[in-house]
Amino acid sequence: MTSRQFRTDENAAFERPRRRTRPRTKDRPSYSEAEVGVVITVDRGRFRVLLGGHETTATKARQLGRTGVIVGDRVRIVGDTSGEEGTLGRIVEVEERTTVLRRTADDDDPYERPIVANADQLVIVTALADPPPRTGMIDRILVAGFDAGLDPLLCLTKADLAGPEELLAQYEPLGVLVQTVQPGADLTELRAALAGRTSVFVGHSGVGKSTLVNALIPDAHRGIGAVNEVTGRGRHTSSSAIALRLPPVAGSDARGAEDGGWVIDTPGVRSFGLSHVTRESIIAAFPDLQAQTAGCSRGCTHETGVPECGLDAAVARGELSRARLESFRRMIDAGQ
Ligand SMILES: Nc1nc2c(ncn2[C@@H]2O[C@H](COP(=O)(O)OP(=O)(O)OP(=O)(O)O)[C@@H](O)[C@H]2O)c(=O)[nH]1
Ligand SMILES: [Zn+2]
Repeated sequence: MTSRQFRTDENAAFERPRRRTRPRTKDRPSYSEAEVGVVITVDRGRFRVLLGGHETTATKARQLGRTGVIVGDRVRIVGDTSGEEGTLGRIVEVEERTTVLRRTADDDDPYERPIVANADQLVIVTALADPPPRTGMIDRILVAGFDAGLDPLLCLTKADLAGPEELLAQYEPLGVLVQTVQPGADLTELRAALAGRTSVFVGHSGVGKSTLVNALIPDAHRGIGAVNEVTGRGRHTSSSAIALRLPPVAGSDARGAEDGGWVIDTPGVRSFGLSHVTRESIIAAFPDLQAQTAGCSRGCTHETGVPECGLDAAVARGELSRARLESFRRMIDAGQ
């Protein structure tokens, strides 16, 4: 571990025009030479990183300072990346994130916590009974997902205990894809919705999220308290998310198989704070509704009962469905 490996990007750029007299890897051990991996879990300052076909453990290099490294991050890693027991690589760079899902512990908490990077779909796991569905919580998670630019998918579990009709009526008008599962359910459709994507699974504890993840990924062993292979220190911390690869699904490519995608499982939550989300960012997630706000009075909050809201006018003209407006207003309320 020489300081050569800690050169800044500026140094690397400065050296770029130099004629190479030695093999590139020896000549420039800069970050662009470092291997790129994906952070699959975080445990007490140790990062488990998937590099090509193998996993390795790494710490954050000192020069990253307070830069956060979270599950889903694509990172450049130097040092011993063999993944062999007792080895430790160093994360020297975090690539720019395409998306960040954030959450605050509650609405008064000023500290927003980025929880997952680079996902493209948010799967809200909700039980139809036991525990009963809480639409307030679904709305809040939807708001966070729209704010982060993730496509929502509402996954209703325990369909053996209650029917999904009421929730379907509330969420389909928002354009939210809904999947229903129960023990022994055929997961083909859900697998197709997950294929080729990185999906964050979020839900209240007890909804059956671990059961679902285990059904999708038979070797995931979620909730069994697997011993951490790296530290040997007992079970994975339940405060961190973990990225798990889905098995390939039948597809139409030459090999007849398609990337099954990734599940990023997050610990069960009791609440979903939104202090970081503004009303504007909720509205921005619904371009068709936003277009109808042209006739609103200045500073209109679009809430139920406010005078001269263009959204009410759009419903009156038949240009917007009442169900969709009501669903949208619940989200606006949830975001406040
Ligand atoms: N009837 C019924 N029970 C289910 C179903 N899915 C899960 N359960 C049960 O619900 C309970 C909670 O399931 P888990 O998978 O541990 O729930 P979880 O969402 O992972 O909960 P946390 O670990 O607290 O986050 C268990 O007793 C499961 O057996 C289902 O589809 N139908
Ligand atoms: Zn309005």
